[in-house]
Amino acid sequence: MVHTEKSTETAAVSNTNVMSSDAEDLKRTRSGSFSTPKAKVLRPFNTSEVKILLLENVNETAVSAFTKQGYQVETYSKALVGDELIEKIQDVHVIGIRSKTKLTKQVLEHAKNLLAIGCFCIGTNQVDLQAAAKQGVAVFNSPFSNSRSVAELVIGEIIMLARQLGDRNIEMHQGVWNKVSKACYEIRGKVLGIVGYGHIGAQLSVLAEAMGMTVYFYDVLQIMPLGQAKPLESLDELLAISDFVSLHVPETEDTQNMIGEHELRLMKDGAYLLNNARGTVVQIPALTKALQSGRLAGACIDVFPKEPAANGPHFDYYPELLACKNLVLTPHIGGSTEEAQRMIGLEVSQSLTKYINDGTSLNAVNFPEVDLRAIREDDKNTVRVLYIHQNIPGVLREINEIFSDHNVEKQYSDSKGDIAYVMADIADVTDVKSLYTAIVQTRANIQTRVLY
Ligand SMILES: O=C(O)C(=O)COP(=O)(O)O
Repeated sequence: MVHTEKSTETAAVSNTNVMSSDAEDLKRTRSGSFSTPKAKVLRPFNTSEVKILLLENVNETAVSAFTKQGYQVETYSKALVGDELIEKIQDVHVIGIRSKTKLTKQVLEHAKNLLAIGCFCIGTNQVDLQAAAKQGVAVFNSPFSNSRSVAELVIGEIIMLARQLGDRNIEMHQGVWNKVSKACYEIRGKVLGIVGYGHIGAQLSVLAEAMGMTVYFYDVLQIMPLGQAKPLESLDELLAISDFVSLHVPETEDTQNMIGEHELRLMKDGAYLLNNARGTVVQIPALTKALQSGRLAGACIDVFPKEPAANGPHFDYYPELLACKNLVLTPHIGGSTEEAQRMIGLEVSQSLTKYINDGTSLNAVNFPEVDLRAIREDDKNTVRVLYIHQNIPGVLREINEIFSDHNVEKQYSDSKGDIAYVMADIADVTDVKSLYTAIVQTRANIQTRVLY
């Protein structure tokens, strides 16, 4: 995608001067000028040509950030699947999703114009990250903006389980007064075992200690414990000593089916399990059995191996589980707060905008990470080449041969697996089209953009 006509847009980045007037005077006297050069706003295309498709109720903050850029934005409140998804993804430049929409290799093959994917959540398991990278599509997410919301929910759930609040609530709604204290406990002094000590696990650890719980955790990485939390060497050890086990791991090959019959048997009699991570981590039939037999005293489950794509009265996948006692079920709402969604909307829309407008891929999860300082507005004929290519020997020689008639102002190259990315600011380019054509003809080219 490249347009040869020059953009007539003026700089949107204002020359904000934060100096005090004394400092300004000083600078004026010394240099005879007090204006710093503006950053040039790069446009490979009319911004109104950029099509953004946002699914699953992505927050309004993202919609308005994109609209402010002048992009076309289309929104859906549900996840799209099958032919509908394929039809919609065909001509968009960016797709924004949350945890439900599955962007498989097959779906991505239809996305001929796609530059980037925004996961407006933490998890990126719903996207075939490698297939996206191979197509030159960068994937961004929000690594921690909803972690506090999830951690708070877990604290609430621990108390719900300890006091059987789910059951009492159902009974009251049915008109049943059932005042009992048997097998209802305080959480003070109880052991919380956290599986996965990332952003969420670590937040939870701090909150749980403030409630008087003793915290242990298990993680495959060596992570510094917060507060008094203690790391354990193995999952088995953690399961054996915890009154509450809370899962906070991503979905990977290693975590799929991680909690099954064997693991549940290792848990203490009367312990509780909480899963606010990914549905595939817990084997539902094994959990159902453990609850039915009374081995576990209760569970909170927010995520399921199979979840509906849209809201509505159709959650009927696990009838046996639904009949269990002291089982609190929620529809994947761990990160669903106004605060988290607002923050995620801002964060991911900003990453995507920087990638579209400047080529910056910092914090992409599947992609080489590159960035360069802005081109100055007065560097009139300087263009920015964004060259996503196969990571094979000899490519940099080839590309620099193409650049050799010009001055390369600055250049940054990075690779990740099979994919590499060159960002180069090239001076004195009067024929953008020829430069672009020469680059896309290189044998390693995956996707090239020239911004000017
Ligand atoms: O952040 C995540 O990965 C979550 O699981 C939250 O997903 P959601 O944005 O609510 O679909």
